[in-house]
Amino acid sequence: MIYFDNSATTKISPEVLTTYDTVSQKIWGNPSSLHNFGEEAWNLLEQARQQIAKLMGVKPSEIIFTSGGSEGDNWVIKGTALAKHRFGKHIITTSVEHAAVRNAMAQLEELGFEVTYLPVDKEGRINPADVKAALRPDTILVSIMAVNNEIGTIQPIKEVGEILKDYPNIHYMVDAVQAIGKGLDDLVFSDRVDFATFSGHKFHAPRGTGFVYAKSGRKLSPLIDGGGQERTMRSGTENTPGDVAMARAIRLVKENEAATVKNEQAIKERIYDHLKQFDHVRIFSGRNAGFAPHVLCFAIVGVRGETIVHAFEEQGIYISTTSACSSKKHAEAGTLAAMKVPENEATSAVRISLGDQNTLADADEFNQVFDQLYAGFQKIID
Ligand SMILES: Cc1ncc(COP(=O)(O)O)c(C=O)c1O
Repeated sequence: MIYFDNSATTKISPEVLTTYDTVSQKIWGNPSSLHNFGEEAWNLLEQARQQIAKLMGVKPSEIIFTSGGSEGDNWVIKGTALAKHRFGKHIITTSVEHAAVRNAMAQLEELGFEVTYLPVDKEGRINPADVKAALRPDTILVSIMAVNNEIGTIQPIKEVGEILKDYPNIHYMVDAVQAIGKGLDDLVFSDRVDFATFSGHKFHAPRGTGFVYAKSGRKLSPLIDGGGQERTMRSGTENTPGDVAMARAIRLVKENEAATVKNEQAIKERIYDHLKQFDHVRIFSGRNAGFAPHVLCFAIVGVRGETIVHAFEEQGIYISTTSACSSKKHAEAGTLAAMKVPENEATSAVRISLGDQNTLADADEFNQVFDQLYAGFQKIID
């Protein structure tokens, strides 16, 4: 089996599972309880927070644990709206965000907020000048993803940050869910970024874990009120085993980051160079440094994306249509539509997303299977 769907989710790593298991069995007290058993859990949770903060180069108090990327995105967007609506109701985002951002914005629009959706170019990238042009006295938030989950485009996070330095009151959020472990921390934690969102299951941590980087001094309203956990920012009994296991997963990711990026880039290039030889193939991801190393989106024009996914599945290779979230709903590919890719190409699009367990041998096997399938598809296309 070759698993090329790592942007959808990753397998929990054995070491991380051991940590989860050990903490669940041995240190299962409630971190808020006053007794020793609770204190032990509290200390472990704070140690996990410190480890993550150290690896990310930020302060422990700036790490807030959540249940994943969707929660983080919703919290920062709606938490900003709640905290700052008296100052303005205008938000700027891109036309290629994940549904967690897109749908949170849509909800705010129903409540009277105005959202500017920035256009993208042929590579799915916004122009920072468009951010500047869209800024208004009532703008409270600019939200831009670091790495696009459908085609892997890296957005100009730093350039937008430079523009926002002249607008210190505006919150700047980066959805960094697809950026972790891809050599992009310099971008995600560049100095003007106020908030960044992360999801544990994208980097071999347990499902239902994640965190938000929230810069000191920036105000967000909580969305989940209750017992005041996470310094009142996110109530609910803490997921101690999950969060401690996630800290371990980040340590592992960081230890191997440079090698992983190199390996994923090499696999991507091997497949890219193979695919580009075929007449009916259209590749949407770039091979250059403007794209993350792990995502490769392409179409066999004339064959539906679902058909391609199932044909590879029959050969033991797992890929996806452009995003796991939209694939079941048959939604048209948001990013490709924003790039003005013709509909017949967009409906043929599929995504390969690599992880640290993939090898060049996987790429060779994929290319071989591709040749067989393409020969079969040619009958449908011609
Ligand atoms: C860019 C991006 N943001 C947010 C999410 C949502 O993350 P989660 O699955 O942890 O809710 C995803 C998931 O694919 C994503 O790719």
